[in-house]
Amino acid sequence: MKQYDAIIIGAGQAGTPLSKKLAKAGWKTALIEKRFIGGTCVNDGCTPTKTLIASAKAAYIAAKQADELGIKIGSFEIDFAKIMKRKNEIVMNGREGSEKSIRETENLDLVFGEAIFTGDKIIEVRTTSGEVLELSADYFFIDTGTRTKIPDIEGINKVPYLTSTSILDLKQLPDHLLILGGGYIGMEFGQLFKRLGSKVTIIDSASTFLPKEDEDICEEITGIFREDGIDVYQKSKAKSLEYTDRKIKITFEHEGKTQAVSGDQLLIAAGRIPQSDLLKPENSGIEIDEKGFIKVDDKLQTNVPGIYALGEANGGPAFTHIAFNDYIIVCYNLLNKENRSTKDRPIPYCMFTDPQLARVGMTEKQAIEKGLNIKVAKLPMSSVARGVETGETRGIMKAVVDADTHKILGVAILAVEGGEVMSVLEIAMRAGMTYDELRNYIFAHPTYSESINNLFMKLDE
Ligand SMILES: Cc1cc2nc3c(=O)[nH]c(=O)nc-3n(C[C@H](O)[C@H](O)[C@H](O)COP(=O)(O)OP(=O)(O)OC[C@H]3O[C@@H](n4cnc5c(N)ncnc54)[C@H](O)[C@@H]3O)c2cc1C
Ligand SMILES: NC(=O)c1ccc[n+]([C@@H]2O[C@H](COP(=O)([O-])OP(=O)(O)OC[C@H]3O[C@@H](n4cnc5c(N)ncnc54)[C@H](O)[C@@H]3O)[C@@H](O)[C@H]2O)c1
Repeated sequence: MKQYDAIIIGAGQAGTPLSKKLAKAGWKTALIEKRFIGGTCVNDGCTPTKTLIASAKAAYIAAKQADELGIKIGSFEIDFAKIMKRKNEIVMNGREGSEKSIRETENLDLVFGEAIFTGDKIIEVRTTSGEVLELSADYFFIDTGTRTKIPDIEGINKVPYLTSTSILDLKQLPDHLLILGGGYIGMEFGQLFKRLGSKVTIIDSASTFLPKEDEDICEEITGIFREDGIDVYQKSKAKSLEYTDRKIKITFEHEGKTQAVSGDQLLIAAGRIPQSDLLKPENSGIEIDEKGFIKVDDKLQTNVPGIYALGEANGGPAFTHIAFNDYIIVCYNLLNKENRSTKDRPIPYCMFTDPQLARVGMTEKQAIEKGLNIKVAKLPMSSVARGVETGETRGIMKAVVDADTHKILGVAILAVEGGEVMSVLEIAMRAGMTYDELRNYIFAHPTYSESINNLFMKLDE
């Protein structure tokens, strides 16, 4: 059995930087990865989807926006093979660059294979070259992420469905893409395939898209999807799936009636589940919760001293920047003896539809549930100078403020560069700025961020 100071399982957004930092600090470290360096974000998540979304935006400009701006584009073609090739090259650059820097790090062994806990702080790794290794370490860091949840629907095993991973390998555009699940994955893929020319139908069991968000924001974004010609069925429970003549038929209950819709491709986007069933952490005494996520404290340590779980494996918010922040917490606590924790950290996020939906802090409904004395500012994008000038008038900016302290409690920015505006407000919130200060703050004109002035002026009306 080979002994290490630290073993990291999963080369995702937390595991990769942590492995390099520990090794550089002199720890004898092993990084175990069963698939690709970079994990979901680089290979099957953020990088490929945001790359495809950029191509879809170019198609949207050619089909619609250019004309509105007085530019006639007679006809244009979607070169799907070229779009996918560009995406593949960007993914490969990210993956290979990361792998190169791991291989160049002293004290760091990279092992490609699947790790399974077999005893107390012991793993077995079945390597991709067919070896079986037994490894042990004083410290373990689990960064094994999640995979697509396949819902239990009659007939699901008889239809050739796609996941957010396999859809990235399509060779041709679907004629009609059915999407089961209208969360982040369903909405981002739905809009991008619609813009590239597919007919798109999204079926979701919840009463609205993104039910955790405020109702006005959900209504606004549902309206934008419908305006773009995407068929949206909410409150729709899928009952069965069938596959005949290369068509997938999904039968569902909608408003008390049984309905059916058929398409040539089906994307399952109904959430993600942890991988602990494969990792078997219980063999090392590590506790998991009822959904299979690894239980951790606010320093990300499991019930077993010296074993930590980072990123999506611990059931925290499923975002790359959170996995990366998990790495920062663990790394700085272990190497610099700091006292960082997950308590009170901001959880910003941005869904990359067009317009983007960017959020940080409390929603209006959360603030009301907490019994806070609040004021709400709303500014439609049609009143934002930059939006009007660029033709990007869809969406709304919204802020929830404390009526007593005037501090900002949360924001929802549904706007073309919503993520950037939200990040400005996130820093202002962290700095404890009041809305009065932001209403009168000097921003360059005419930027989207400048409209933060106008957003908070709404509270004076
Ligand atoms: C389609 C899609 C789009 C997304 N877009 C965004 C976005 O725009 N912004 C954002 O913030 N987030 C986005 N996310 C979420 C983001 O990708 C994840 O939150 C992030 O990658 C989680 O990182 P992680 O380190 O927890 O796990 P991962 O990145 O999933 O890494 C886990 C790694 O562990 C490996 N592994 C698992 N089990 C074992 C084992 N037993 N042995 C060895 N290796 C193992 C896996 O192969 C994988 O490489 C998206 C996700 C998807 C699916
Ligand atoms: N831009 C981003 O940051 C980004 C992008 C993509 C994914 N992600 C991350 O990945 C995670 C997973 O995304 P996701 O979209 O798979 O999950 P999700 O949990 O966000 O959405 C799943 C959706 O599927 C619906 N659903 C569940 N079961 C269903 C069923 N049987 N029939 C019909 N609808 C059903 C739910 O009501 C929900 O709306 C997200 O939580 C997010 O954190 C982030």
